[in-house]
Amino acid sequence: MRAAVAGASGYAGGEILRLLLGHPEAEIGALTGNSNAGQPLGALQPQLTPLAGRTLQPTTPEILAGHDVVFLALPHGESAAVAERLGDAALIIDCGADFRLTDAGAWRHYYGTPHAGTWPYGLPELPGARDALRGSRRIAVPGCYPTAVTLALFPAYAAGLAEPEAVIVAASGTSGAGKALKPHLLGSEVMGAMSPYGVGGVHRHTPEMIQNLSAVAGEEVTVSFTPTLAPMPRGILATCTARARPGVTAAAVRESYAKALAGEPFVRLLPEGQWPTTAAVAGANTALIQVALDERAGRIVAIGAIDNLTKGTAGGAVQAMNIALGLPEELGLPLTGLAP
Ligand SMILES: NC(=O)C1=CN([C@@H]2O[C@H](COP(=O)(O)OP(=O)(O)OC[C@H]3O[C@@H](n4cnc5c(N)ncnc54)[C@H](OP(=O)(O)O)[C@@H]3O)[C@@H](O)[C@H]2O)C=CC1
Ligand SMILES: CC(=O)N[C@@H](CCC(=O)OP(=O)(O)O)C(=O)O
Repeated sequence: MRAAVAGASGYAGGEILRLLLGHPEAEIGALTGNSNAGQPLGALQPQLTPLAGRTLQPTTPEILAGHDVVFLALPHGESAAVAERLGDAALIIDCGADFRLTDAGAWRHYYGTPHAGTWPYGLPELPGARDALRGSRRIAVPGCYPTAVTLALFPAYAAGLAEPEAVIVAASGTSGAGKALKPHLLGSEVMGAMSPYGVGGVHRHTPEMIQNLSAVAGEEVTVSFTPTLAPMPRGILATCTARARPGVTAAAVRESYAKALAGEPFVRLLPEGQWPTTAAVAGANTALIQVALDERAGRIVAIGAIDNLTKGTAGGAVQAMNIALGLPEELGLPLTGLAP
């Protein structure tokens, strides 16, 4: 399986390559970028030592042609134009947002451009998702926050335990914002500080969470989402709450989570009393989940931890690729985190 990676100089592209280097069926083909085209990969992604001698090429359909799989790890709005010119021969896996949303109006509202379309959604743990991914030639990889939030909350909605309103506060490491230089990501701004951003329902991952949770609930779920930036390079910790339906017990909550997540290779419901941490999932394609019922407040509290670059992007992409190609779903994907 020969794979090309567009956006190989970026954070998501680098993580895809780290995982492909450990994937027994993968051969790494073209590596492309934009402003860094012509540079040696060793200068841009020094952690990828086996690829240090490779040169980054420009992102053109000609250079990306002739591969079995093409990963697009490009800024929003760039992948649709590239995908259009690649034809149907390759499996195209888009790590950007272009093909995630089904609602064209929601896309226009949050992204401000015409909607490019909708591809099968690469979150295999969602009910029905594996069937849609099997044999597919196109995959839309979920956003990092929606991955953490959906995995933490969907069992409550699948079991009909929660009212259709969710309140989420999530912390992300800075690599979630990409590698391009931005003043608010300078070390002196980030170190020693936690900061909220995208407050008040304006973050573009809100409609994606609504789409996922509403599909599972069978009714429209409203989402109040507040992201925060944490002084760490990787990781997302999502704290999600939803009002419990009348009569819901702690035992029923626990039982429904255990049932929904049973047999999932990458999602683990922790034993009672143990809470997810970002360190435990760093570099792993895993999500750690814990849930509790706050009986006085009448709310289900679910917490999910993922590595935004692994399960939240590149690992999720490779997991979905494995399913699409008929390979074992777990092939080449790390289950162990890098802690401490
Ligand atoms: N970072 C994360 O945690 C997650 C990222 N994603 C998605 O993955 C995609 C990549 O994100 P990330 O790696 O963080 O971003 P980066 O900014 O780190 O990397 C962007 C990459 O795209 C290339 N690029 C920039 N502009 C263009 C262009 N006009 N045409 C072709 N290539 C271009 C850059 O090349 P060069 O450096 O040569 O200019 C670079 O390789 C985004 O869509 C993002 O939303 C999804 C989930 C999580
Ligand atoms: C910390 C940080 O800035 N995170 C990014 C997460 C976006 C991401 O990576 O997901 P997409 O694929 O949808 O872009 C943000 O909030 O915009």
